[in-house]
Amino acid sequence: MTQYSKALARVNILKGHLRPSKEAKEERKNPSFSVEAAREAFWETYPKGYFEGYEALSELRGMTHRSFYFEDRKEVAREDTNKFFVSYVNKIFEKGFTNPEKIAENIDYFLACFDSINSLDYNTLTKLMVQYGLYCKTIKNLGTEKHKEILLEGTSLRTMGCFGLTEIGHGSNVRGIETTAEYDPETEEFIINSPTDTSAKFWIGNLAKTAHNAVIFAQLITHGENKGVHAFVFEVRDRSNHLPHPRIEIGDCGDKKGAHGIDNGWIKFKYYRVPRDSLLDKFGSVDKEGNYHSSIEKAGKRFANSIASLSGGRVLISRLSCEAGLIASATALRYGCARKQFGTGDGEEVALINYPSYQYRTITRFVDHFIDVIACNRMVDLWISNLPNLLKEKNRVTNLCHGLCSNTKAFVAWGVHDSLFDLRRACGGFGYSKYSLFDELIDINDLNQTWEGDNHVLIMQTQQFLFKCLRWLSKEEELPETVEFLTLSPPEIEITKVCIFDLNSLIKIFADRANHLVHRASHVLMIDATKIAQHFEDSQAFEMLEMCRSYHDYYLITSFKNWFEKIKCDKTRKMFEKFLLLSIHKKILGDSKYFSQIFETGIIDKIQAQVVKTLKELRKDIIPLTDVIPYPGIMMGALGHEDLQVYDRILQHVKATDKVTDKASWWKLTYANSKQR
Ligand SMILES: Cc1cc2nc3c(=O)[nH]c(=O)nc-3n(C[C@H](O)[C@H](O)[C@H](O)COP(=O)(O)OP(=O)(O)OC[C@H]3O[C@@H](n4cnc5c(N)ncnc54)[C@H](O)[C@@H]3O)c2cc1C
Repeated sequence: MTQYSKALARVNILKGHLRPSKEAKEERKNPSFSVEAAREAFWETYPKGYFEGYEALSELRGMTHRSFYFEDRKEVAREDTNKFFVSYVNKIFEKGFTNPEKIAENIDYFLACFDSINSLDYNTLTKLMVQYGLYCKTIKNLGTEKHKEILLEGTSLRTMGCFGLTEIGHGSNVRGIETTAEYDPETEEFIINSPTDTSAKFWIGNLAKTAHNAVIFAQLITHGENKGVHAFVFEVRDRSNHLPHPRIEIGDCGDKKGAHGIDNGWIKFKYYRVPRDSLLDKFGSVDKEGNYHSSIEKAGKRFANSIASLSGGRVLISRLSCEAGLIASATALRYGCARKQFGTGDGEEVALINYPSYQYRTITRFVDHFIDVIACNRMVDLWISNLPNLLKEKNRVTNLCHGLCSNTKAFVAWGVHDSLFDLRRACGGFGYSKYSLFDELIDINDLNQTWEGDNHVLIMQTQQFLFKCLRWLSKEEELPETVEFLTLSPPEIEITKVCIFDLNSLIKIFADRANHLVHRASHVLMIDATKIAQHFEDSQAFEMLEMCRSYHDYYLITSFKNWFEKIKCDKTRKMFEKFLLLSIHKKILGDSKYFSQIFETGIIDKIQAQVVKTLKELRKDIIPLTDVIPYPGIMMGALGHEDLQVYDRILQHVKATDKVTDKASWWKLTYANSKQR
């Protein structure tokens, strides 16, 4: 049996519907809101063409190969894991689940397709992300007419590519990379060279075993002058034997914590010559004689344009993180309704979800991740609508997208990271079982902290954006959306009267907080003009983090309010109003250092008591609320299926594992000591 047919056989087990448990039926009786209306409103936050793609790929979503993990992941060699995922990528296209050109051309379809592939597995998704989101996207954004053919080869998957920016010695500081591309007018070639060990490209996804071609970033040198970092595209392996070309060394990055299906590799060049046309020359070109031309004068600006297209990766990662948070929290809620511990003395044990501490750990996280998804989808809309103008001069929406998606990626990935560990624990020992899927969610979200930009480094971009907004404001220029709070007069910290149920006044308080913290952080920089650089760095230990978090909180809250206010069904709208109040109350409790300065005595205690009350109310609707999210049971692992048949599903998985009841081949070892005695 091949891995693939094994996987399909397993799917049938996973898909086999158990009847809903008694608890599942009971929990779904008489919800106080309309699941249908909520679902519809949820879907409306997705891009227009998304639903079509999602539907078209429904078969793919039902075909999880996660069984591959369940049975074999620990046992297979990394080489075989890589092989499996390459063949999996091929199968998706061979079987016509999707078509490469459509993925490349239609962004809504691209998102739907990638979400569906992610529901299969994130290794497969990452392989395709590298191909389309990094390799092809860079050629498309930075290349010109002469690169059309090589782009088409990539989008049709005839050529597998990779994206080489990071080096052993340089990750976050991408402008500091050492690889050089020196132009030789004699032969009209660039000579790509790795002058030091630290200049070897490292971590490059799809490179170690798969890629034929690479986009390589290097310092462009012509007539002895360094023109800054530029991107080049060329073949790195000989297609006749799949060996690296002479003067190129390629290797594997070695064992990793996870993500074994992605063949991360390193590459080193020894004066490797590529044609002049390898330069992706939209923003800077070199003529035959070696003269450099660019319409953008400043090297910094040129570079910013070159990597502007990378913000798409942050948008996608933010979405993947929120989705992981929502799946994990819904799983813990469903598990909490099925799992009973202790009792009230009458012989009946109590479902975990009825304990207030369990409610706080799980319901508040579900609410937060639900809000994350809605806010992320707003960001996706902004990003998509700005794509045609991405590189236009003085386009402030590009600045906004860059600042916003850097911030969102960082805070969502951090928040989900904390959530996943606690939600795993909320499912006790079963949360530790592979079949709960927590392991997989934790693994990918761990990577989300680092790739496409380390979170701490990303929020420095947001800091720059917010300060830029202050400069625009000081010149009385228009600000882009989401930072309107900066136009409020900067408030001094003073006692503020607040009704803890009044959404509008609570939102005003969050706007004031963001405004105050941005001004405070910028003020730190103004203390002494001669020490600006040092102040800038000093502010990053505390002020930056607090300021960026307050912007993120404000963005989440206002995005969610704008969303639910449009829901026509009263009961459903009220339900989501409750979500927002709970989330705001939790945020206040989480930053009591700031809020206790502005609230009258007793307010924080009042909020705490109200949170317990709101949780009790939401508890009544909790299973219908998990039904709003559009992920099929199959994506939710053994603990999160909608039928709440947790024990049966766990046992099904365990029993379906190969050799589960076989006697161990090494059983005699267990008797070694008994013989000696
Ligand atoms: C699995 C995987 C796949 C990857 N795939 C690719 C790929 O396909 N192509 C590619 O080009 N790259 C890839 N990368 C590289 C990835 O983009 C980098 O790891 C990432 O940008 C961070 O760089 P770094 O690892 O060098 O960390 P560093 O930049 O060394 O950062 C280390 C720590 O220092 C902190 N730090 C850095 N600068 C500052 C500062 N100024 N102030 C305060 N703190 C700071 C960071 O916050 C971080 O916590 C991949 C990485 C991984 C792990």
